[in-house]
Formats: sequence, C-alpha cells, structure tokens
Amino acid sequence: MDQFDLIVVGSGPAGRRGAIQAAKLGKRVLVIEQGKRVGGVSVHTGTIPSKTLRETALNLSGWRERGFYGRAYRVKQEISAADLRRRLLITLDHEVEVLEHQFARNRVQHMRGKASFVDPQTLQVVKDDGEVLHVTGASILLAVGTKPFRPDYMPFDGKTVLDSDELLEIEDLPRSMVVIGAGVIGIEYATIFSALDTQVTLIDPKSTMLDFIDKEIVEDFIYQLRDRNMKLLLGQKAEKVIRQNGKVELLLDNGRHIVTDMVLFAAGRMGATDTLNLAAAGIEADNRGRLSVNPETFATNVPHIFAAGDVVGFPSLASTSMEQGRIAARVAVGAIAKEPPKYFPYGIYAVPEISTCGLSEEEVKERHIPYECGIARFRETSRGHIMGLDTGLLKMIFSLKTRRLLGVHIVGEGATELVHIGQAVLNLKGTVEYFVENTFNYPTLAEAYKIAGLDAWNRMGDIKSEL
Ligand SMILES: Cc1cc2nc3c(=O)[nH]c(=O)nc-3n(C[C@H](O)[C@H](O)[C@H](O)COP(=O)(O)OP(=O)(O)OC[C@H]3O[C@@H](n4cnc5c(N)ncnc54)[C@H](O)[C@@H]3O)c2cc1C
Ligand SMILES: NC(=O)c1ccc[n+]([C@@H]2O[C@H](COP(=O)([O-])OP(=O)(O)OC[C@H]3O[C@@H](n4cnc5c(N)ncnc54)[C@H](O)[C@@H]3O)[C@@H](O)[C@H]2O)c1
Repeated sequence: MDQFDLIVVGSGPAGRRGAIQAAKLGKRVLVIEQGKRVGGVSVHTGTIPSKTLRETALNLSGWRERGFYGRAYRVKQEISAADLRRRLLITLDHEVEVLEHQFARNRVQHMRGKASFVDPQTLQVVKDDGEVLHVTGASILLAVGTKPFRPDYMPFDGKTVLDSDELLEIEDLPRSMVVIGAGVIGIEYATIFSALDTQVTLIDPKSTMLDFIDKEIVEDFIYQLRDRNMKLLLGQKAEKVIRQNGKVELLLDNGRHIVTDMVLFAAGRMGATDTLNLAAAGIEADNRGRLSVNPETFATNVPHIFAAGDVVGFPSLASTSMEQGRIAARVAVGAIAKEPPKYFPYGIYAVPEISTCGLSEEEVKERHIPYECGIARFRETSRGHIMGLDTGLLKMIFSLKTRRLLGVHIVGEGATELVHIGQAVLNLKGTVEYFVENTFNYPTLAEAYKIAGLDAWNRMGDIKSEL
C-alpha cells in the first residue's frame, strides 16, 4: 500500500494550494480527484466558467458601450450558446494546463478516482474502470467542495429546468428565464443573461437579498436591475414548477403564474461528503454535508484529518478556499501557519459588479462606532465619462474616533479590481488622510477613492472626535 505525508481529496482551489504548499515543504503528496480533469468546481463548473461567460456576454453584446450607443447596440447581432461556449473551452484548457504543470513541477502525484475512508488513516480509491486501490496518509486534507442542492420536487431535465452546472451545457439561449434563488450564483447568472437581452425573472422566498452587503450598495444595484426591466420577485416562492411542451410553467405562492423558456434553480449548495464514508474516520457532517473545523488550523475533530474550502462553509470563495488549503497543509505537515489578515474582499461578478471589504454601515451601527461615510459616483470621474458610465458608486466608512477606514463598498464597472486599494488601506490600518493626501493616476476610476475620501473628510474636519 502506498504511503504519503499528505493525501488531499479534491483538486479545487483548497486542494491545489494545500498540495503544492506541502510539496514545497518537501513532503510526499498525493491528490485524489474524481473528475475527468483537475481543477475542481472552480475551474470546471463554478468561478472560471461563470466569469468567462460573463466576459464573453459583455463583449459580444457590446454592453459596456451601450452608455454611448444606446440599449439596442450589439457587437454581434445573433449571439448563440456556441459563441459563449467556444471561449469557455479555451479558458478551461489553459487553467487545467497551468494546474497540471504546477503539480508536475512540484512533484505532486495525482490520481483519478473516487476516495472514501476505510479507516482514519486509509482511503480507498475507486477508479473509473472499477479498479480499487488503498493509500495511507500521515495527514489527510478533505477539500471535496460542494455540489448543487437538487431537491426532489424540482423537475430537472438539464434542458429547460437546470442547475448551475447544467447551465454551461445549454444548446440555445433562452428568450425568457426564471432564476430561483437570489444568492450569489442566481444573481450572477440572472444579470449575465439579462445583459444578453433574455427577459429574466428572479425569485426568492426571502424579502431581501445579499444581506451581507452594505444596504446602500444593494439598493443601488436593485435599482439598476429594475431600470433595465429585470423582474425581482422577492418574498415569493415557486410552489409548482411544471414542464410543458418545451416551456416551463410556475405557480407562485401568491397565485402569480409565469410561463418561461428556462428555469435555473440556484438555491444553495451541499457539501460533497455523502460518499466519503466519514463514519469510518470518526467524523460527522451537518445536514448540509458540511464539516466543522478549528477555524485557525482547519483540523477536524480527528487531529490528523483536515478540511478546507467550501466543504467547511462560509465564505465559500475560491480565494478564501486557497488560503484555507494552504494553512491546513502547513499545520498538517508541522510548519508554522500564520492566520490571514482580518479583512478579505468579497466579489460578486454580477452585471454590474459588486465588491466589498470590511464592515458595512449596518455592522458599524450595530457596534455603536461613531462614523462618517464618503461617497463617489463614477460619473464624477473623468474616466467614467470617457467610458460612458452613468452608474457606479464607491462608498467608504471611517471611524470618527480613529479616522481609520472601516469598510469599502463598490457597485459598478471594475468593482472587483478597485476594492483591493481599500483592502490594503484597511489591513494596513490606514486613515481618511491616505485618500486625501495621496495622488491618484488621472483619469482613472480609482480616482473615486480620492473623491469619496474628500467627501468624508469635508464632513469629518481634521480633528479626531472625542465622542
Ligand atoms: C457558479 C459558481 C460561481 C462561482 N464564482 C466564484 C467567484 O467568482 N469567485 C470566487 O471566489 N468563488 C466563486 N465560486 C465559489 C468557488 O468556486 C468555490 O469557493 C471553490 O471552487 C471551492 O473550492 P474547493 O477547493 O473547496 O472545492 P471545489 O472547487 O468544489 O473542488 C472540489 C473537488 O473535489 C472533488 N471531489 C469531491 N469528492 C471527492 C471524492 N470523494 N474523491 C475524489 N474527489 C472528490 C470534486 O470532483 C471537485 O473537483 C463560485 C461557485 C459557483 C458554483
Ligand atoms: N462571486 C463569488 O464569489 C461567488 C459566485 C457564485 C457563488 N459563490 C459561492 O457559492 C455559494 C453558493 O451560492 P448560492 O447562490 O447557490 O447559494 P446561497 O446560499 O448564497 O443562496 C441561495 C438562495 O436561495 C434561496 N433559497 C434557499 N432555499 C430555497 C428554496 N428551496 N427555494 C427557493 N429559494 C431558496 C435563499 O433564500 C438564498 O437567497 C455561496 O456561498 C457563494 O459564496 C461565490
């Protein structure tokens, strides 16, 4: 039986970073991946495909130029599902190639097959041809991620009623679409299809959405969606979903009736732990298949078994999963692992983008911190005019006592890139003076930081409040 210092189950962001980190420390590492190619949900059905689809949709539809040329403007008149898929396949091939090369360079072994526990140290791997192997590891990192939540009452057929994995395989673009679930996945896809001029209706049983984002930003975002004719049915539930003659009929709990070409069901994801035979290792998952870990070491209740990435729950991001995997691997092989800085950015690649780092205004109020906000609209920047932007908002929150930046929140073009300026100032404990005293490139959207900084400073004055 083959023995390893670390066995990693899953080759998504957490598994990949963990494996390479342990290999860099000179350890013998094996990655077991059940998928045809390495990369995980992130590369094959999640982050990379959805972001490639978004970029292709915005390019082909001419979305970014519509501020100048009007809503009817299109770069390509007839956009097909094949147009969207072509670019997707090229991007995915690049991602897999880079990852395989990283594994090879760092002498990380990888094996294709489905892993499950035989005992706390031993995993059985079932290969596609039925061959069964056993491997042992001094430590094991479970980076198995999640899969879409697919309740029995939803009549999935992969064509007209789909989950977010199946959406990548569609043959024709729908003229109308209902998205069930106004979480990050539902919102991203709803707005991407709306940019392709699909008539989109977004339904969620909750009466609010994106509750972890600053309210003012969400309100601005919702205004933009409604302004372009997207239907938002919040606080409403689809009670019946029936497939009929190539269409889908929905009956909502308030009696409303909708007929649509396609339904995307995006109501959350489940930890992919059901086939791991966790009982043989002495570990238990919760009712959503998630594992609990020590938040500093990522160790499970069994000290040599670690878990990282989406399988441990919030924030369930590729970016944070990578860091968790790296920390878990360091602890697993006995190296020092520093906790990551407190504030990480959250990026929602909707159309328009939202990105945020630090405390929201609601959180600042809850903590009773005296504060002041500074706001800039992209249309106030010269770069915004050049780009034809009439929307986009950057908001910063500062403490009146320490003058330190507490949170940065952005909705609009480039938000997911711009947020890193605010993140750096936050983690380096910078104050409003950073934005007032520093020179920013001109013309840039980053100039919005200067404008928002001055906006707050004008109201704060230049003294520390004693409140
Ligand atoms: C549509 C969508 C869009 C997203 N967009 C973003 C985004 O823009 N930014 C962002 O930061 N995050 C995004 N995410 C989240 C991101 O994809 C995840 O946070 C990330 O993939 C989690 O990484 P992971 O390493 O935990 O596992 P995953 O990427 O889920 O990979 C787990 C791997 O483990 C394998 N596996 C599972 N069980 C076994 C087993 N028993 N044996 C062998 N192999 C097994 C699976 O086949 C899979 O390849 C998105 C997710 C989705 C679904
Ligand atoms: N840009 C990004 O970083 C990004 C993009 C996509 C996904 N992700 C990650 O993927 C994870 C999963 O995203 P998600 O959007 O699937 O889940 P989610 O849990 O964020 O949202 C699910 C939504 O579905 C609704 N819902 C729940 N049960 C329902 C039901 N039975 N019927 C109808 N609606 C129901 C909920 O009210 C909620 O609004 C998230 O945690 C997110 O962090 C991140």
